Amino acid sequence: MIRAHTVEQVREGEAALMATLPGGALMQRAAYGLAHAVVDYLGGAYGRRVCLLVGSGDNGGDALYAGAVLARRGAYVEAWLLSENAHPGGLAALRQAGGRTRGLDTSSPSGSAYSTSLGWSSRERAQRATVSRPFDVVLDGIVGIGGRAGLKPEAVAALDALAGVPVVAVDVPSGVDVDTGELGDSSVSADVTVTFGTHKAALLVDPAAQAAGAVHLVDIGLDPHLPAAPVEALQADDVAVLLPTPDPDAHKYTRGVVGVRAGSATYPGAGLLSVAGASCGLAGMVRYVGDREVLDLVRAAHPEVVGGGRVQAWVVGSGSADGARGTLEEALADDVPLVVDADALAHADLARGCPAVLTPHAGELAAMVGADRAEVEARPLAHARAAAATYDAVVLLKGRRTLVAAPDGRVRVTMSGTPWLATAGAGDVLGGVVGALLASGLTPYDAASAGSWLHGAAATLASRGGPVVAGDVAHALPGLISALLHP
Ligand SMILES: NC(=O)C1=CN([C@@H]2O[C@H](COP(=O)(O)OP(=O)(O)OC[C@H]3O[C@@H](n4cnc5c(N)ncnc54)[C@H](O)[C@@H]3O)[C@@H](O)[C@H]2O)[C@@H](O)CC1
Ligand SMILES: Nc1ncnc2c1ncn2[C@@H]1O[C@H](COP(=O)(O)OP(=O)(O)O)[C@@H](O)[C@H]1O
Ligand SMILES: [K+]
Repeated sequence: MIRAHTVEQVREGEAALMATLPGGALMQRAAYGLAHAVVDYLGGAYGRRVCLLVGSGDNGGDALYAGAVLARRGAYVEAWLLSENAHPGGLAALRQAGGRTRGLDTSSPSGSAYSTSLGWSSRERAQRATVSRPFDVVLDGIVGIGGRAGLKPEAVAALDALAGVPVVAVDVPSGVDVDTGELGDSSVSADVTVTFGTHKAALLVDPAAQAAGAVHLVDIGLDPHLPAAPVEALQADDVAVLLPTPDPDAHKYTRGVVGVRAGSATYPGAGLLSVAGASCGLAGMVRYVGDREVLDLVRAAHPEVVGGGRVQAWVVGSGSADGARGTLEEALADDVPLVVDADALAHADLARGCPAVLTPHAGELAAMVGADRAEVEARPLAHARAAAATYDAVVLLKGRRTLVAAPDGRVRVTMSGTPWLATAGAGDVLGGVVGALLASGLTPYDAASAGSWLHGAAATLASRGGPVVAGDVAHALPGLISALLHP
């Protein structure tokens, strides 16, 4: 499991840990971990050119101490000080190791200091212009968990001057909102983020997660001092533990029956693909209830599927068109857990408080809560949590990093998947998989998060780096599931 703690939780954990250690020990652990990650990234230290962007806090301190380690190993290290209050110990360590520092030109009027090229003095600008080789990497030590969203103009100017140089962010990419994963007006876009002690929401949740690049966690001994994490991401071994497997004396009804009420004469494919997802093999039987012409197609494609009867979970709404409300009402009458998707989401208030998983994409969630799609995409974590509380149901907000939010505020992020999964009908398959897991007895929160992980991993398996259609994703599920059960 990957766990993401809040800034407040990290601060409390760090305070408890620091009380057991000599002063500065934690920053040294962070800095050595950072330096090693940078050496790994560059394939060595000797002869490499490293630029440190250093803000006023401990995040800049980490960058400076790591810079000292790199300088001792033969790198050319230059620190650009974005504040007059850079970490004194870190500055001394860097200078002692032979690193260089450059600061803001404090003699210039404040306006011009913010305007271009960091407000360097003309001598410094001339020196910089004569730098024959660009840097191999920039370490973003502008702000860490103490930062507000957005960057100050001098940081923006520094990043502009370094455009094209790979960026390793220290702890978090500066400029993002650490606990919400939202972006400020400007923020760092990193190739790698080296984070300390635990993940933070911004490293898992979009849009900030996209700005973090590949995330590398450095163990600084924080784990025993951290409480339960409000945001987490299932990994393959967590999903394997959640997977329902048949008892030796199982029969199809003990494994659970999933029913699909999806598709219509207008959209028969949605019914077929929902059934394909539900037919992943995790439930004992699949029933289909819907228009005659869709039923005929379903039976032709999936001869094992039967008609109406008792089910342990319903999947409702994909391609249901005008019939969505009636279909949802019929499913609700059975008083079993259900997946509410697509056209049925417009009537999701009928399912309030039921054991349900609502599966909107950003556009559908926007319509449900009366917001713009762009607003949902800019603040997906806040919107998923708010909708889960409003509907008193699990909300699975689909996207690159799908979020599964529970009414109590817990969130799981799906880190499996591929952009090739952004293909028509993929959501119908997902609804079917989640329905099968609900029917097998998983809670809505586990069914939604495990189902979403399986869906993404099946897409990656089917894609092998190339295009997929929704049916390919469904077909990859049984093979994926057996690989998970027999690693
Ligand atoms: N607390 C600890 O024990 C440890 C902290 N570590 C590092 O310390 C960092 C946190 O350090 P701090 O608490 O000093 O905070 P930061 O270094 O994140 O930044 C705080 C400073 O930045 C200023 N600031 C806030 N938002 C800004 C913005 N948008 N633009 C420019 N300046 C801004 C604040 O006024 C404050 O002076 C962590 O992210 C991590 O890198 C690590 O060394 C591990 C140990
Ligand atoms: N950029 C992306 N990267 C990875 N997965 C994505 C991306 N965009 C969308 N997805 C996934 O693709 C699926 C699309 O589902 P959905 O939007 O419901 O499409 P449809 O309605 O056509 O079935 C979802 O599971 C979503 O999480
Ligand atoms: K940073």
